[in-house]
Amino acid sequence: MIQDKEGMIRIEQSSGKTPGRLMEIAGKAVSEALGKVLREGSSILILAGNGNNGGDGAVVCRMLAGRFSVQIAYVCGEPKTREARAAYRKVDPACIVSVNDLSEALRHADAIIDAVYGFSFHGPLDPEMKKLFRAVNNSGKPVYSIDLNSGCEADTGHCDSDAVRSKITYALDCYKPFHLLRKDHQKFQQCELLSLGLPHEGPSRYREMDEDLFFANFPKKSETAYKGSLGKALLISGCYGMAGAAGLNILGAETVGIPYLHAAMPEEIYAPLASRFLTPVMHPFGHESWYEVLEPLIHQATAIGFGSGAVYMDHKSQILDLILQNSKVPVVLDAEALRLLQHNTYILRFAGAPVILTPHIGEFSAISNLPEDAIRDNRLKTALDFASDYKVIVVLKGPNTIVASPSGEVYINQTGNQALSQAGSGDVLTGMMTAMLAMTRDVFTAVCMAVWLHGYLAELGTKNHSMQNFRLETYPELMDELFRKHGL
Ligand SMILES: NC(=O)C1=CN([C@@H]2O[C@H](COP(=O)(O)OP(=O)(O)OC[C@H]3O[C@@H](n4cnc5c(N)ncnc54)[C@H](O)[C@@H]3O)[C@@H](O)[C@H]2O)[C@@H](O)CC1
Repeated sequence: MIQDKEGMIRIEQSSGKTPGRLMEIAGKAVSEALGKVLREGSSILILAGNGNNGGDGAVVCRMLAGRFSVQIAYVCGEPKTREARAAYRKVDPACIVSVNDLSEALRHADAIIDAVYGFSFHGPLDPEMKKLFRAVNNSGKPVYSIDLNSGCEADTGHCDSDAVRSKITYALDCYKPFHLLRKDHQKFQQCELLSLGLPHEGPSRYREMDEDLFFANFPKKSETAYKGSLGKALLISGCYGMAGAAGLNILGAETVGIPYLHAAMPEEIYAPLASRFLTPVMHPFGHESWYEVLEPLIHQATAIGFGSGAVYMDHKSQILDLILQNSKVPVVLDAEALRLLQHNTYILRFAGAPVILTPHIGEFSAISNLPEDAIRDNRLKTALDFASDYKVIVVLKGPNTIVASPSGEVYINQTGNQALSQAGSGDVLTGMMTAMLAMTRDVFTAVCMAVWLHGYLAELGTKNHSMQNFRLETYPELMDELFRKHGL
């Protein structure tokens, strides 16, 4: 389960266990995990803060003493919470090292345990702490962080530039958003979830997706199925010079096995697409005919994707208006459609159907009017704010793609690799997403499924193909293997 600070406090309160008891459970779980990775008899320095994360550190100190040579330094002064004070009182005074002797202790230690800040940390680090964490990061010693790397925020994933870097971070009971944004901040090499055995019945606004969940939600064809029974996806994309984008849209939709696909494109790229793809119904449109061709299609589709490779598409602005003002079904806006939204985001307010935007960070900067650095520092919050302001689903693409809904639901994707950082990979995603939306009732679920699958197939593909030269054209055959594995 994924929870933020508020959710963790709710779980803690409904567990029926006192905070002191929970601290004992957490300290024991961390001690057992550390016992498996630390060399017997080695020197360990625990850096403890003045909150409950420091309290966990004190419990670990007590439990590891005897097997290891353990020292603990209270780097933020006396413990402040009742439980942390109680844990402190049980520490052998001989283990406590004064902050004046910290440099020496750091030099002498074989390993460092980071228990300075946990999920309550927010905002910037003060200069003293920055200096200490820089020394820790430059020490070359293995660092093990309890719950979170100190200097990083649990809920936003924002990390101070000097936040502690660890070899292993032990997430307590639940992953926090910070742990899932690992590719963004790269603060830990490895993250291990330690169960504290707490009840997880309550709600979480953080969605999860894996192979089992994907197939549990994937719509199956019944014996009485006909071509339109799983919906009808409509892709409007491409232009002269960018026929490939429309082709990759189609490839993405075909990957998930959409039984009824309609593809509309400028007539000058119709011939190459029609000779490459046999199953979609093609709707070429020209300078004069665009409205007559597209208007009825928009009313017949169960999901629409627009914008991939549409740079030189005639009437692209009018087409965007036509879709937003007429569609009653989910609309995915990609690439050129996002560019059309620059300084024009108000048109999103006219949409009468769910709208999904799929920007990468540059596109998101352009439509949100925020500098790229500000977005990079706080991807989760900026995506959520935009989603809530404009009542759209934001798919902020990146190493850990974020899906944010207007009501505050979040999915942080874990699949994918650098094989996907190539032109055309977003076009495939748009095709997949439009098809998933056409076939699946729940809009947010369909979007998360497409994002997950897009990355997962790249992971499967790069087991047998190179990372450098991974071909998007292999997607349908990779998916075919997955379908067969799940009996579809
Ligand atoms: N709720 C739970 O389920 C459990 C929580 N436990 C531990 O408790 C931790 C949370 O403890 P706390 O809420 O006491 O707080 P923390 O230990 O996360 O933080 C310590 C103190 O630092 C302060 N602080 C925040 N930002 C700061 C900044 N920029 N500069 C300086 N100080 C700052 C906080 O206000 C807090 O008083 C968890 O991460 C976990 O390690 C465990 O003991 C047991 C189970």
